[in-house]
Amino acid sequence: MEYYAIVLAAGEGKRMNAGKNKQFIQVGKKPLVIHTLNVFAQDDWCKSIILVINSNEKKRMKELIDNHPVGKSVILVEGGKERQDSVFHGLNCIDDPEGIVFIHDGARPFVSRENLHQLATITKEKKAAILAVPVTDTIKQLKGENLTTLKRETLWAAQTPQAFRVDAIRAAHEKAAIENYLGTDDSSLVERLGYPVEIVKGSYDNIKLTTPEDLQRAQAFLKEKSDEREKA
Ligand SMILES: Nc1ccn([C@@H]2O[C@H](COP(=O)(O)OP(=O)(O)OP(=O)(O)O)[C@@H](O)[C@H]2O)c(=O)n1
Ligand SMILES: C[C@](O)(CO)[C@H](O)COP(=O)(O)O
Repeated sequence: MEYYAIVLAAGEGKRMNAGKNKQFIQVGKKPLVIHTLNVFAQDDWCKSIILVINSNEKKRMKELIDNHPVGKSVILVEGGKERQDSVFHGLNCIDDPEGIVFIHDGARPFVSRENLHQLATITKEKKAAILAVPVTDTIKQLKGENLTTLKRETLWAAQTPQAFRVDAIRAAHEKAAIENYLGTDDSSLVERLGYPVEIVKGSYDNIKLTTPEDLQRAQAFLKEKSDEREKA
């Protein structure tokens, strides 16, 4: 089974507060984005990696990849103002309507190969699938002054990758653009088209490095893995 991977790295990392795009932050021994690229570079099912980057970081990103070769060629594409725009720019590089594309946050370096293969297999059959985990907190909804509690059994926290047939996700993005809909993930765009989206249960380790606390967690996670390897 084969898929294209769009890896998004064209954000600013404002919530990380590092004074630079968080993709360049060192996590363990490598910059964040290199960890994420390695996941796809080391998966035989991934036939092409498209990395969406900031226009003013082209040179820096090229140098970074030259200094940390991932073993697969990486196509660099300029991103847009919003995450959704960056995804659309990435999709424009794929001329294979019946192919499968994975859309993934560069800020999620710990996705497992097992989950990637589960996603690809389901998407081949069903057109759209995402990784998600059951919500463990109780979620409150505040509308005006009215606080209510949502039914936790029905709630899932969406992750990436999110996988789609190329023609389906392209149609979803085109409709969203016409209707000025801005979603926080790609699945929401496909849901609006009326296509069913399957959930593949992911892992709580597949965190998105958003805040400095997430970075500390990621450093600890890598250290734990490296200690385990040393013991084995
Ligand atoms: N215009 C944008 C905005 C975000 N992203 C990417 O989408 C992923 C998820 O977004 P987020 O975690 O919000 O990253 P940032 O936008 O960089 O963070 P912040 O919102 O704190 O600035 C990141 O890998 C980010 O680089 C992107 O490619 N293009
Ligand atoms: C796509 C996503 O990672 C799913 O959880 C999330 O919605 C991205 O949100 P962000 O605000 O762009 O980090």
